[in-house]
Amino acid sequence: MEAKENGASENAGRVMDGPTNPMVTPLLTDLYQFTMAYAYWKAGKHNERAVFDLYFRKNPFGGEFTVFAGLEECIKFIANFNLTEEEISFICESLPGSCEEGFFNYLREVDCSDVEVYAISEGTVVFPKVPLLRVEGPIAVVQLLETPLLNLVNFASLVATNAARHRLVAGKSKMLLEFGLRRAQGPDGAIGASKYCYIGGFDATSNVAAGRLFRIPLRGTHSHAFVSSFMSPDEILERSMCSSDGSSTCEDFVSLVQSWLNKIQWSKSLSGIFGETNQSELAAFMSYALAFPNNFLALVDTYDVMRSGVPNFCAVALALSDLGYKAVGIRLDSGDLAYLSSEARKIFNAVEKEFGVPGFGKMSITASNDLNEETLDALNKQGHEVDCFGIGTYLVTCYAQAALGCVFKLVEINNQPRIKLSEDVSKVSMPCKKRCYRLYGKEGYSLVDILTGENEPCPQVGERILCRHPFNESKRAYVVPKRVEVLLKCYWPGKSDKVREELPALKDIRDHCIKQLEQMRPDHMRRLNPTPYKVSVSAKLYDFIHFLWLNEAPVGELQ
Ligand SMILES: Nc1ncnc2c1ncn2[C@@H]1O[C@H](COP(=O)(O)OP(=O)(O)OP(=O)(O)O)[C@@H](O)[C@H]1O
Ligand SMILES: O=P(O)(O)OC[C@H]1O[C@H](OP(=O)(O)OP(=O)(O)O)[C@H](O)[C@@H]1O
Ligand SMILES: O=C(O)c1cccnc1
Ligand SMILES: [Mg+2]
Repeated sequence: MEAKENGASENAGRVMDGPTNPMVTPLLTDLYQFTMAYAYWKAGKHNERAVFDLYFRKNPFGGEFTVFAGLEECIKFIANFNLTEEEISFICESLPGSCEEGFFNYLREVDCSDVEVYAISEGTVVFPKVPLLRVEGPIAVVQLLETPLLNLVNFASLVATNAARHRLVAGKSKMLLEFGLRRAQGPDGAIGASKYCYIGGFDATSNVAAGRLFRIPLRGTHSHAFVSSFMSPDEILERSMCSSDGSSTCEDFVSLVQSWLNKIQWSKSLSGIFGETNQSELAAFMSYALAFPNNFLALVDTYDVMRSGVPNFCAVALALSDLGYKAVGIRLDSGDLAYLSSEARKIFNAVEKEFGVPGFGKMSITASNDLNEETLDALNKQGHEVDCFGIGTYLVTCYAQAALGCVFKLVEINNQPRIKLSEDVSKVSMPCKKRCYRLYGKEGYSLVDILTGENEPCPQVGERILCRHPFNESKRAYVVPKRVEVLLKCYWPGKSDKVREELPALKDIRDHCIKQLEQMRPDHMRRLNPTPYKVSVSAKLYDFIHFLWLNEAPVGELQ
């Protein structure tokens, strides 16, 4: 059944949902796309078949890899691309009065039924110059798609890469929570960040809307306001708590907690760590435990982590344990997170030993507070006992780099290759409709990406392939691949008879991304001076690029 649904004809009549954000419409583009569309139409060129590549030139965050994200939203946009009457009248108002009515009639008919989109799977690790999307179709239509496609890919890939980088530093075993909603660049920045941080390897988000939209797991603790809103345990009126198996009821949970606090205070192994703890904090913890006996997690840094927060937490957790519940743990949101997490762990271990509560030492410790790659790295170097990191501002705003800088360049029109020259060699575009492959070596790692002309044969396993640096004549290498992966797949077949790739579920994109990151050679992924990954062209494409370059570049005259 599923295989059948992959067929292009079966897909043809099916309606695909639109993009997540209803603001993503054909008008979410730059004015010049419409003025160019008009000029193409006026010149009778609008239906000429054009091929554009969407790619970036440099990996972000000083790294040597990028996670490609945003494809699902691009395809949903393309699938639903057409202009409403109201949108057409707005374009009419916005273009010069001299524009002919025929153009607006043309816009009424415009959709993406004759557009083909080839793309790398979402969540794949990608590199500069390799087309992430290749969009083919009538030039006027594809031109209108440029800005929205760039908009949908740029931030998505940037923030997914940022998340992946945080995951790499934190390590596989840590829980990573995205807490950025309040600090993100507006609602779309926040929703996008939640979606793409999940793809990049975060485990959950605090963003409830993203949880509903994408089924991302939701997690959360409580804030300082909750702790400081309580004045004293006397405020707690409803004090009874049923045991976890329902067999008995503790009529006064508050007294039970107080008695545990006394025991901790006078225990030999913990003696002297604290005197009087803050009673309003204790009241807050008890209230939270009464509300969520199975999910008790306390923010312990409102007053004093070691003299108040941690002992108060232990007293409540021990009382819960008496009733058969297992507390979750603590959150630290200020101070030296390496030191405080290690000290808290010592107390948990001491409590486990002293009171014979199995598992108490393994209580979860969450840390938050302006965390980023650097602070995670510093914590690792110092040694810490944090199990879970809650990360907001630096993650979702991509504080370390504001944009990825993807571009959309014309590479062919009417089967004629086009090139964009630049003084800066890294900005010269790669002409032609291309095919892209990833070649894997005997160790299982990917060695190189190679771009070939559309009509060249696919590289074969075991074949010796010359891979050339696109612009540096002396840089080349032979590769005998153990595995060859086709990178560009058909995600929107247009009028071709190609089979359309299904859009995978978000969880599958995330799994794909995590697997990709694990399979990369470690020296490409390290934080300090990572090795650049090689992106090459075939010998034929190399010769053709350089022929075209010489052909298009005027020869200077020296006076
Ligand atoms: N052991 C550590 N090594 C390196 N950086 C750390 C460590 N512990 C915490 N940090 C980081 O140091 C910064 C401390 O922030 P800041 O100076 O604002 O103090 P604070 O702990 O928030 O204090 P307060 O809440 O009392 O203002 C945060 O960015 C935090 O992530
Ligand atoms: O630090 P971030 O990585 O951005 O993560 C989110 C922050 O949001 C919350 O703080 P809140 O807004 O309550 O204010 P605060 O900065 O005073 O803790 C939380 O306690 C984190 O500190
Ligand atoms: O649940 C939390 O602890 C949380 C959520 C958002 C921001 N800061 C903390
Ligand atoms: Mg903070």
